[in-house]
Formats: sequence, structure tokens, C-alpha cells
Amino acid sequence: MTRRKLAAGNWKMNGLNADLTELEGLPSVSRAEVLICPPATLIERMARKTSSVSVGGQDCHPARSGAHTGDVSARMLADAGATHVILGHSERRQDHGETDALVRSKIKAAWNADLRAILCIGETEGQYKAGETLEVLRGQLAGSLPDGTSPDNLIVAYEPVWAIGTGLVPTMAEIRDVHAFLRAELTARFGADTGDGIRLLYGGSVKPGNAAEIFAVPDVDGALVGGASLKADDFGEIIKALEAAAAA
Ligand SMILES: O=C[C@H](O)COP(=O)(O)O
Repeated sequence: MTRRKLAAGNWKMNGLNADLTELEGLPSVSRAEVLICPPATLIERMARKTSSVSVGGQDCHPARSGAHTGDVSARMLADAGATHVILGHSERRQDHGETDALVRSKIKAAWNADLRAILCIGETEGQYKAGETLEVLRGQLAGSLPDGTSPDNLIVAYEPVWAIGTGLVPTMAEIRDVHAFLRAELTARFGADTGDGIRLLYGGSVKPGNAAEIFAVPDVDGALVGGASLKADDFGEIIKALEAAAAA
């Protein structure tokens, strides 16, 4: 099973109109796929500005429309030009109390709008230190993933919460073991073809200096990059490392 490598940038609550110039500094690649998820305010302008980079949202409401002040529906994201949406990011879980059940309903809403969902899962520092990582991930996968999951509609991003924005990264052996575990869990629930086809991203302090090493880990199909995706120089280096891994 060939899984196309994916370099996904999550701009989080960063980015103004002027920052769209960063797109111009990104390398063009042929093997790897590049996605940027800017704030919702920039999705339409970013999508109009580029055809080589896919554009995604960072969250959506589970409902199709309605009285939900301040929220954005999956259909609105698609209407603005998004093809993907990040769901269940740990910052949403922490800042907004999002549960696995809510994330599951958001994934279904994304699919109904023909968006590909990027499900984020990951253990906290306390859970990591207590040796609970795999148990936590198993629960998040089971609780968040609807039936009907397929390689066409889902990408899973493993993001240890303690590695996000901290400069800390698990050992390559830890990343390998977690990704192998996730692959096995997906295969056990959805069957070999589906489980083997779903792309797994690593996220958490991915930088130009560690990208190649991370991309060499089996079952790592790319990265979900936060801080280093904001500047074309850094994200460009990560994209090039992924392109090289795809060619290897
Ligand atoms: O969605 C991206 C992750 O939260 C990683 O963020 P980071 O690369 O700034 O650590």
C-alpha cells in the first residue's frame, strides 16, 4: 500500500492577510502533498492564491448550520475552498473541553461536507510519565472514529501534548512504537486494507533539524507542523525533507 506523504501546517491563531506571501517561498514538490490550515479568516484567500498547496480548516461545528454564534460549519469551510479539517486538536480539547464523542460528531460533519478529517490524538505529560500512552491513544481512537472511516476521508495525527510547542520530541523508538500501535489498532477495527491505507502523521516540535530523522521512522507518513509552518524557510525545509523521504 502506497501512502502519499503529507506535510501539513497548522497556523493555529496566527496569520494575517500579509502573511499569505509566505506561500510564495515554499518549494514545489511532486511526490509529497502539502497542506496548510490557516485561521478560518484566511481560508478563502489562501485557496484562491495557490493551487499547489491544499487548504484546510482547524475545527468545525458538528451541525450543518444554525444558531451557533461564532462557530463555523464544515460546509462553510468547504465553500471557502478547504479540502481538509483538523479535528480534536489537543488545544481544542484543552481550551474548549472537547470530548471524543464531540470530535466523532465533528468528523461525521466533515465527511458530510466532503472534507477529509485530520484526527489529532495524543497523551499528556502526566499520562506519558505514567506509561499510559498506548491506553490513552486506544481510547481516543475508539471514541473519536466513526464507522465508515477510510483512507480517503481520514488522516490520524499523533501529537504528544507535552511535545507541542515545547521543543521536546519523543525518541525515534517511541515514535516508531506508537505509529506501529496506531496502525495495528486501525487494522484491527477497519480491516487490513483500510488500516494500511490511512496516513499517520507525527506532530509536536517538528523542525527543519529533526524532520528527516522523524520521516525515516516506519509508519510515519508525514507531519502536522505548528510553529515551523508559519515561515516559508522552515516549512520549506520540512517539505523538502519529506519529499526526499518519499523518493527514498
Ligand atoms: O498542530 C500542530 C501541533 O500542535 C504541533 O505544534 P508545534 O509544531 O508548534 O509543536
